[in-house]
Amino acid sequence: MEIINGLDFQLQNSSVSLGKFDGVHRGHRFLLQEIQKNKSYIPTVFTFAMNKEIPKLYTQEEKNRVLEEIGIQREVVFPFNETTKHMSPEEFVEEILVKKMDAKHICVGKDFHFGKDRGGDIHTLERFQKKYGYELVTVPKLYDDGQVISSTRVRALMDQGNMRKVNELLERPFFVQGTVCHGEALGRTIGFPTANLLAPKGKKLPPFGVYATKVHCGKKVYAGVTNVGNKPTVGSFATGIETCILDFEKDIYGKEIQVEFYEFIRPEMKFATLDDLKAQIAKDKSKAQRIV
Ligand SMILES: Cc1cc2nc3c(=O)[nH]c(=O)nc-3n(C[C@H](O)[C@H](O)[C@H](O)COP(=O)(O)O)c2cc1C
Ligand SMILES: Nc1ncnc2c1ncn2[C@@H]1O[C@H](COP(=O)(O)OP(=O)(O)OP(=O)(O)O)[C@@H](O)[C@H]1O
Repeated sequence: MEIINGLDFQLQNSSVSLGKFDGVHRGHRFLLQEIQKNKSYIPTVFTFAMNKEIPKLYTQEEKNRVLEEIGIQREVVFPFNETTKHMSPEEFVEEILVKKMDAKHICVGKDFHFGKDRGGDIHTLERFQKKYGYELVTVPKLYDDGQVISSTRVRALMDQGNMRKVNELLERPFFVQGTVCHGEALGRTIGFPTANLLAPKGKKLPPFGVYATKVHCGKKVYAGVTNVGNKPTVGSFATGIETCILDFEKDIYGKEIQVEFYEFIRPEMKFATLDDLKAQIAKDKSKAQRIV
Protein backbone atom coordinates (compact mmCIF):
# COMPACT_ATOMS: atom_id res chain seq x y z
CA MET A 1 0.00 0.00 0.00
CA GLU A 2 1.25 3.47 -0.86
CA ILE A 3 1.16 5.90 2.08
CA ILE A 4 1.03 9.61 1.33
CA ASN A 5 1.87 12.01 4.16
CA GLY A 6 1.45 15.77 3.88
CA LEU A 7 0.01 18.08 1.25
CA ASP A 8 2.36 17.57 -1.63
CA PHE A 9 0.82 14.83 -3.77
CA GLN A 10 -0.99 14.30 -7.04
CA LEU A 11 -3.05 11.17 -7.55
CA GLN A 12 -5.06 9.83 -10.47
CA ASN A 13 -8.24 7.82 -10.74
CA SER A 14 -9.19 7.45 -7.08
CA SER A 15 -12.11 5.72 -5.50
CA VAL A 16 -12.15 7.42 -2.08
CA SER A 17 -13.49 6.79 1.40
CA LEU A 18 -12.96 9.35 4.14
CA GLY A 19 -12.87 9.15 7.94
CA LYS A 20 -10.79 8.34 10.99
CA PHE A 21 -11.05 4.56 10.62
CA ASP A 22 -9.77 3.79 14.12
CA GLY A 23 -9.88 0.01 14.47
CA VAL A 24 -11.08 -0.55 10.87
CA HIS A 25 -14.24 -2.11 12.29
CA ARG A 26 -17.08 -3.93 10.54
CA GLY A 27 -18.81 -0.65 9.56
CA HIS A 28 -15.59 0.70 8.05
CA ARG A 29 -15.01 -2.58 6.21
CA PHE A 30 -18.48 -2.44 4.70
CA LEU A 31 -17.69 1.03 3.36
CA LEU A 32 -14.24 0.05 2.15
CA GLN A 33 -15.64 -2.90 0.17
CA GLU A 34 -17.69 -0.37 -1.76
CA ILE A 35 -14.61 1.54 -3.04
CA GLN A 36 -13.04 -1.71 -4.22
CA LYS A 37 -15.93 -2.72 -6.47
CA ASN A 38 -15.09 -0.73 -9.60
CA LYS A 39 -11.76 -2.15 -10.71
CA SER A 40 -10.92 0.79 -12.97
CA TYR A 41 -10.35 3.04 -9.91
CA ILE A 42 -7.71 2.79 -7.20
CA PRO A 43 -9.19 2.20 -3.72
CA THR A 44 -7.85 5.06 -1.60
CA VAL A 45 -8.48 5.94 2.04
CA PHE A 46 -8.35 9.57 3.10
CA THR A 47 -7.72 10.10 6.77
CA PHE A 48 -6.58 13.04 8.90
CA ALA A 49 -3.33 12.61 10.85
CA MET A 50 -4.50 11.30 14.22
CA ASN A 51 -5.36 13.72 16.98
CA LYS A 52 -3.63 12.68 20.15
CA GLU A 53 -6.37 13.40 22.70
CA ILE A 54 -8.06 10.02 22.80
CA PRO A 55 -5.99 6.80 22.88
CA LYS A 56 -6.62 4.89 19.65
CA LEU A 57 -7.23 1.20 19.02
CA TYR A 58 -4.43 1.21 16.47
CA THR A 59 -1.30 3.27 15.99
CA GLN A 60 -0.82 4.74 12.50
CA GLU A 61 1.49 1.80 11.58
CA GLU A 62 -1.03 -0.77 12.82
CA LYS A 63 -3.86 0.89 10.92
CA ASN A 64 -1.74 0.90 7.76
CA ARG A 65 -1.21 -2.83 8.19
CA VAL A 66 -4.93 -3.58 8.50
CA LEU A 67 -5.93 -1.33 5.59
CA GLU A 68 -3.38 -3.13 3.43
CA GLU A 69 -4.68 -6.49 4.64
CA ILE A 70 -8.16 -5.69 3.30
CA GLY A 71 -6.98 -4.54 -0.11
CA ILE A 72 -6.70 -0.75 0.16
CA GLN A 73 -4.01 0.42 -2.26
CA ARG A 74 -3.41 4.01 -1.14
CA GLU A 75 -3.78 5.96 2.07
CA VAL A 76 -3.57 9.73 2.30
CA VAL A 77 -2.69 10.85 5.84
CA PHE A 78 -3.65 14.50 5.69
CA PRO A 79 -2.25 17.01 8.19
CA PHE A 80 -4.80 18.64 10.47
CA ASN A 81 -3.27 22.09 10.88
CA GLU A 82 -4.35 25.76 10.93
CA THR A 83 -4.70 25.86 7.12
CA THR A 84 -6.47 22.57 6.54
CA LYS A 85 -8.71 23.05 9.60
CA HIS A 86 -10.17 26.21 8.09
CA MET A 87 -10.93 24.90 4.59
CA SER A 88 -14.54 25.42 3.58
CA PRO A 89 -16.40 22.28 2.44
CA GLU A 90 -16.37 23.36 -1.23
CA GLU A 91 -12.68 24.27 -1.08
CA PHE A 92 -11.97 20.81 0.36
CA VAL A 93 -13.98 19.09 -2.39
CA GLU A 94 -12.40 21.11 -5.20
CA GLU A 95 -8.81 21.41 -4.00
CA ILE A 96 -8.31 18.05 -2.31
CA LEU A 97 -10.83 15.52 -3.53
CA VAL A 98 -11.01 16.68 -7.14
CA LYS A 99 -7.68 18.36 -7.94
CA LYS A 100 -5.25 16.41 -5.77
CA MET A 101 -6.97 13.03 -5.57
CA ASP A 102 -8.81 12.95 -8.91
CA ALA A 103 -11.76 11.35 -7.09
CA LYS A 104 -14.03 9.49 -9.52
CA HIS A 105 -16.01 7.69 -6.87
CA ILE A 106 -16.60 8.80 -3.26
CA CYS A 107 -18.13 6.61 -0.61
CA VAL A 108 -18.97 7.69 2.95
CA GLY A 109 -21.36 6.86 5.77
CA LYS A 110 -24.60 8.86 5.94
CA ASP A 111 -23.44 10.84 9.00
CA PHE A 112 -20.12 11.91 7.46
CA HIS A 113 -19.10 15.57 8.10
CA PHE A 114 -16.11 17.51 6.80
CA GLY A 115 -14.57 20.95 6.27
CA LYS A 116 -14.52 24.03 8.51
CA ASP A 117 -16.62 23.48 11.66
CA ARG A 118 -17.77 20.14 10.15
CA GLY A 119 -19.98 22.27 7.87
CA GLY A 120 -19.96 19.83 4.91
CA ASP A 121 -22.03 16.63 4.80
CA ILE A 122 -23.39 14.11 2.30
CA HIS A 123 -25.73 16.77 0.85
CA THR A 124 -22.73 18.97 0.10
CA LEU A 125 -21.02 16.04 -1.63
CA GLU A 126 -24.24 15.31 -3.54
CA ARG A 127 -24.58 18.92 -4.68
CA PHE A 128 -21.10 19.02 -6.24
CA GLN A 129 -21.36 15.62 -7.97
CA LYS A 130 -22.29 16.98 -11.41
CA LYS A 131 -19.98 19.99 -11.28
CA TYR A 132 -16.90 17.93 -10.46
CA GLY A 133 -17.91 14.72 -12.21
CA TYR A 134 -17.60 12.15 -9.42
CA GLU A 135 -20.10 9.53 -8.34
CA LEU A 136 -21.22 9.57 -4.70
CA VAL A 137 -22.36 6.48 -2.81
CA THR A 138 -23.54 6.78 0.78
CA VAL A 139 -23.96 3.75 3.01
CA PRO A 140 -26.21 3.36 6.04
CA LYS A 141 -24.58 2.85 9.42
CA LEU A 142 -24.25 -0.83 10.34
CA TYR A 143 -25.76 -1.94 13.64
CA ASP A 144 -24.99 -4.84 15.94
CA ASP A 145 -27.19 -5.87 18.89
CA GLY A 146 -29.34 -2.80 18.24
CA GLN A 147 -26.41 -0.40 18.61
CA VAL A 148 -24.49 1.44 15.91
CA ILE A 149 -20.99 0.09 15.31
CA SER A 150 -18.39 2.80 15.94
CA SER A 151 -14.79 3.10 17.09
CA THR A 152 -16.10 4.70 20.29
CA ARG A 153 -18.19 1.60 21.02
CA VAL A 154 -15.31 -0.78 20.33
CA ARG A 155 -13.08 1.25 22.68
CA ALA A 156 -15.75 1.04 25.40
CA LEU A 157 -15.99 -2.76 24.98
CA MET A 158 -12.24 -2.93 25.34
CA ASP A 159 -12.43 -1.04 28.64
CA GLN A 160 -14.63 -3.90 29.85
CA GLY A 161 -11.99 -6.45 28.73
CA ASN A 162 -14.57 -7.99 26.37
CA MET A 163 -12.07 -9.10 23.74
CA ARG A 164 -14.43 -11.59 22.11
CA LYS A 165 -16.89 -8.83 21.26
CA VAL A 166 -14.09 -6.40 20.31
CA ASN A 167 -12.69 -8.96 17.89
CA GLU A 168 -16.12 -9.73 16.49
CA LEU A 169 -16.70 -6.05 15.69
CA LEU A 170 -13.17 -5.56 14.34
CA GLU A 171 -13.58 -8.71 12.21
CA ARG A 172 -10.05 -9.67 13.20
CA PRO A 173 -8.26 -10.08 16.53
CA PHE A 174 -7.21 -6.80 18.17
CA PHE A 175 -3.41 -6.64 18.19
CA VAL A 176 -0.34 -4.77 19.40
CA GLN A 177 2.63 -4.47 17.08
CA GLY A 178 6.15 -3.68 18.24
CA THR A 179 9.80 -4.61 18.51
CA VAL A 180 10.74 -7.13 21.18
CA CYS A 181 12.82 -5.35 23.83
CA HIS A 182 14.75 -6.42 26.91
CA GLY A 183 12.86 -6.68 30.21
CA GLU A 184 14.50 -7.07 33.60
CA ALA A 185 15.64 -10.59 32.55
CA LEU A 186 13.84 -11.88 35.63
CA GLY A 187 11.47 -13.97 33.51
CA ARG A 188 14.28 -16.27 32.53
CA THR A 189 15.34 -16.83 36.14
CA ILE A 190 11.78 -17.58 37.25
CA GLY A 191 11.41 -20.03 34.38
CA PHE A 192 9.12 -18.00 32.12
CA PRO A 193 11.03 -16.14 29.43
CA THR A 194 8.85 -13.42 27.92
CA ALA A 195 8.84 -11.37 24.72
CA ASN A 196 8.37 -7.80 25.91
CA LEU A 197 6.83 -4.86 24.06
CA LEU A 198 6.55 -1.35 25.41
CA ALA A 199 3.06 0.14 25.25
CA PRO A 200 2.99 2.10 21.94
CA LYS A 201 2.41 5.82 22.48
CA GLY A 202 -1.21 6.90 22.06
CA LYS A 203 -2.48 3.33 21.86
CA LYS A 204 -5.43 2.09 23.82
CA LEU A 205 -4.72 -1.17 25.63
CA PRO A 206 -7.07 -3.68 27.22
CA PRO A 207 -7.35 -3.44 31.04
CA PHE A 208 -4.29 -4.58 32.99
CA GLY A 209 -4.41 -8.35 33.20
CA VAL A 210 -3.58 -11.67 31.60
CA TYR A 211 -4.87 -12.71 28.17
CA ALA A 212 -4.80 -15.73 25.87
CA THR A 213 -2.95 -14.52 22.76
CA LYS A 214 -1.35 -15.53 19.48
CA VAL A 215 2.00 -14.14 18.42
CA HIS A 216 2.94 -13.51 14.79
CA CYS A 217 6.70 -13.51 14.27
CA GLY A 218 7.82 -13.46 10.64
CA LYS A 219 5.61 -15.96 8.85
CA LYS A 220 5.02 -18.08 11.97
CA VAL A 221 2.20 -17.96 14.50
CA TYR A 222 2.51 -19.20 18.11
CA ALA A 223 0.09 -19.53 21.00
CA GLY A 224 0.92 -17.32 23.97
CA VAL A 225 -0.16 -15.92 27.30
CA THR A 226 0.29 -12.18 27.80
CA ASN A 227 0.39 -9.87 30.78
CA VAL A 228 -0.55 -6.23 30.18
CA GLY A 229 0.53 -4.05 33.10
CA ASN A 230 3.40 -2.80 35.21
CA LYS A 231 4.36 -5.93 37.20
CA PRO A 232 3.52 -4.81 40.77
CA THR A 233 5.00 -8.02 42.24
CA VAL A 234 8.53 -7.15 41.10
CA GLY A 235 8.45 -3.35 41.22
CA SER A 236 6.70 -0.65 39.27
CA PHE A 237 7.61 -0.43 35.60
CA ALA A 238 6.33 1.43 32.56
CA THR A 239 3.29 -0.32 31.08
CA GLY A 240 4.42 -3.32 29.10
CA ILE A 241 2.95 -6.15 27.07
CA GLU A 242 4.80 -9.32 28.14
CA THR A 243 4.14 -12.57 26.34
CA CYS A 244 5.21 -16.02 27.34
CA ILE A 245 5.14 -17.84 24.00
CA LEU A 246 4.10 -21.44 24.58
CA ASP A 247 6.56 -24.19 23.58
CA PHE A 248 9.07 -21.69 22.24
CA GLU A 249 12.79 -21.35 22.97
CA LYS A 250 14.22 -18.98 20.35
CA ASP A 251 15.79 -15.58 20.99
CA ILE A 252 13.62 -12.93 19.29
CA TYR A 253 15.03 -9.71 20.79
CA GLY A 254 14.89 -6.94 18.17
CA LYS A 255 12.27 -8.78 16.04
CA GLU A 256 8.97 -7.16 15.09
CA ILE A 257 5.97 -9.13 16.34
CA GLN A 258 2.20 -8.73 16.50
CA VAL A 259 0.42 -9.97 19.62
CA GLU A 260 -3.26 -10.77 19.03
CA PHE A 261 -5.62 -10.76 22.01
CA TYR A 262 -8.30 -13.46 22.23
CA GLU A 263 -9.62 -13.68 25.79
CA PHE A 264 -9.20 -12.08 29.20
CA ILE A 265 -8.01 -14.64 31.77
CA ARG A 266 -7.59 -12.65 35.02
CA PRO A 267 -6.60 -9.19 36.32
CA GLU A 268 -2.95 -8.38 37.03
CA MET A 269 -2.20 -8.89 40.76
CA LYS A 270 0.49 -8.20 43.32
CA PHE A 271 1.69 -11.55 44.67
CA ALA A 272 3.32 -12.00 48.09
CA THR A 273 6.20 -14.04 46.67
CA LEU A 274 7.73 -14.86 43.27
CA ASP A 275 6.80 -18.51 43.87
CA ASP A 276 3.14 -17.56 44.11
CA LEU A 277 3.45 -15.62 40.84
CA LYS A 278 5.18 -18.62 39.18
CA ALA A 279 2.42 -20.99 40.31
CA GLN A 280 -0.22 -18.61 38.94
CA ILE A 281 1.58 -18.18 35.59
CA ALA A 282 1.70 -21.98 35.21
CA LYS A 283 -2.11 -22.00 35.58
CA ASP A 284 -2.45 -19.07 33.16
CA LYS A 285 -0.42 -20.99 30.58
CA SER A 286 -2.66 -24.07 30.74
CA LYS A 287 -5.74 -21.90 30.51
CA ALA A 288 -4.36 -20.03 27.46
CA GLN A 289 -3.42 -23.33 25.83
CA ARG A 290 -7.05 -24.43 26.03
CA ILE A 291 -8.31 -21.15 24.53
CA VAL A 292 -6.04 -20.44 21.54
C1 LIG B 1 1.34 -14.85 31.89
C2 LIG B 1 1.96 -13.82 32.77
C3 LIG B 1 1.25 -13.34 33.85
C4 LIG B 1 1.80 -12.37 34.69
N1 LIG B 1 1.07 -11.91 35.75
C5 LIG B 1 1.60 -11.01 36.58
C6 LIG B 1 0.87 -10.52 37.70
O1 LIG B 1 -0.29 -10.86 37.93
N2 LIG B 1 1.49 -9.66 38.53
C7 LIG B 1 2.77 -9.21 38.32
O2 LIG B 1 3.26 -8.45 39.12
N3 LIG B 1 3.46 -9.61 37.24
C8 LIG B 1 2.93 -10.50 36.38
N4 LIG B 1 3.64 -10.92 35.28
C9 LIG B 1 4.91 -10.27 34.98
C10 LIG B 1 6.07 -10.95 35.66
O3 LIG B 1 6.26 -10.33 36.90
C11 LIG B 1 7.26 -10.77 34.76
O4 LIG B 1 7.06 -11.47 33.58
C12 LIG B 1 8.52 -11.24 35.40
O5 LIG B 1 8.80 -10.46 36.51
C13 LIG B 1 9.68 -11.14 34.41
O6 LIG B 1 9.90 -9.84 33.98
P1 LIG B 1 11.05 -9.51 32.91
O7 LIG B 1 10.64 -10.11 31.60
O8 LIG B 1 11.10 -8.03 32.87
O9 LIG B 1 12.29 -10.13 33.41
C14 LIG B 1 3.10 -11.87 34.44
C15 LIG B 1 3.81 -12.35 33.33
C16 LIG B 1 3.26 -13.31 32.50
C17 LIG B 1 4.03 -13.82 31.31
N1 LIG C 1 -21.29 1.43 11.50
C1 LIG C 1 -20.93 1.98 10.35
N2 LIG C 1 -21.51 1.55 9.19
C2 LIG C 1 -21.18 2.11 8.02
N3 LIG C 1 -20.31 3.11 7.88
C3 LIG C 1 -19.71 3.58 8.99
C4 LIG C 1 -19.98 3.03 10.28
N4 LIG C 1 -19.25 3.68 11.19
C5 LIG C 1 -18.56 4.62 10.51
N5 LIG C 1 -18.84 4.57 9.20
C6 LIG C 1 -18.31 5.43 8.15
O1 LIG C 1 -16.92 5.17 8.04
C7 LIG C 1 -16.21 6.38 7.79
C8 LIG C 1 -15.20 6.56 8.88
O2 LIG C 1 -15.86 6.65 10.10
P1 LIG C 1 -15.14 7.22 11.39
O3 LIG C 1 -13.97 6.37 11.72
O4 LIG C 1 -14.80 8.65 11.17
O5 LIG C 1 -16.32 7.08 12.47
P2 LIG C 1 -16.71 6.02 13.61
O6 LIG C 1 -16.27 4.63 13.35
O7 LIG C 1 -18.17 6.23 13.84
O8 LIG C 1 -15.83 6.53 14.82
P3 LIG C 1 -16.16 7.42 16.10
O9 LIG C 1 -16.76 6.50 17.10
O10 LIG C 1 -14.81 7.92 16.51
O11 LIG C 1 -17.10 8.49 15.64
C9 LIG C 1 -17.25 7.49 7.74
O12 LIG C 1 -17.58 7.75 6.40
C10 LIG C 1 -18.42 6.92 8.53
O13 LIG C 1 -19.65 7.47 8.17
